[in-house]
Amino acid sequence: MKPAVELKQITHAYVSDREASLAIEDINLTVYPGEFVSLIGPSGCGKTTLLSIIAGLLQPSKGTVTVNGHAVEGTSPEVGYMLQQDYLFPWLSIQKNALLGLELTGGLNEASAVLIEELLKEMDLAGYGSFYPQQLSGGMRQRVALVRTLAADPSLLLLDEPFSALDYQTKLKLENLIVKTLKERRKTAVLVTHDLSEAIAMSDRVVLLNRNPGRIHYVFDVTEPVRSTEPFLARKEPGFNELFHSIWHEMEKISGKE
Ligand SMILES: Nc1ncnc2c1ncn2[C@@H]1O[C@H](COP(=O)(O)OP(=O)(O)OP(=O)(O)O)[C@@H](O)[C@H]1O
Repeated sequence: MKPAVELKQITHAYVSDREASLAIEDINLTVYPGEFVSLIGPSGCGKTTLLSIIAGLLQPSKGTVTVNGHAVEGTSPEVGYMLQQDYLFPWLSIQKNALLGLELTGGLNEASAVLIEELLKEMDLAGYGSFYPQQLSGGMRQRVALVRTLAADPSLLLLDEPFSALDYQTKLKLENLIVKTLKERRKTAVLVTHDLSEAIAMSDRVVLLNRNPGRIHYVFDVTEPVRSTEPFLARKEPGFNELFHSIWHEMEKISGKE
């Protein structure tokens, strides 16, 4: 199977006038089509740096990155990026905000309005197309951001802490909705999160990074039945707690080394 993402010996140093600081070093990771992989680790371990490299927003100092077998050379419509902030424009209606992704990737056509309507419905936002972002809650706005990302039909979604600005209940509901939607559409996803239970509940694999510089410490497989249970219910599985404690133990080791 052709990998959805392949990172080979990725090293990145941020260079300023005075110095170069090594953010990540020798990262090797393969993500397969349809997989959901989370990146976790202490602040500053390079999670966002890695995501920016996969997105083609940042060129690594060393190493190669491919998405669906093509070398990454800048941004591509194959890759969707969702962030903590929804970045909706307050002066545009929900429908126009949702169409923006298609407009920017040149995919706008006569079927686009219908597609947006369908996606809004799927995200429980039917009838909100003519509303404006300030009339919606944070969770609803984040769902609009997801509609905008999905409308361009990327095969890979990069999610950088997309739930961290939301209240706990909204976040749990959105986790379920995202996993269900991405599974149905057979999308591949890479999630950056600080929330270990979120990482386990949503993922097929959890990648723990250490820092100074960021390297892969360990890759944990999420085993059945946790893996195929919806995120909210997965937290009740005995295997969930076992994995939580194993990863927590490794996280303690990393912080003990600092
Ligand atoms: N534009 C930049 N210029 C210089 N250094 C940077 C830049 N962006 C990130 N860094 C440094 O690179 C390292 C990795 O940062 P990055 O933001 O990727 O980590 P992170 O794991 O996403 O952090 P957090 O969990 O706090 O969001 C950190 O030491 C950070 O200070």
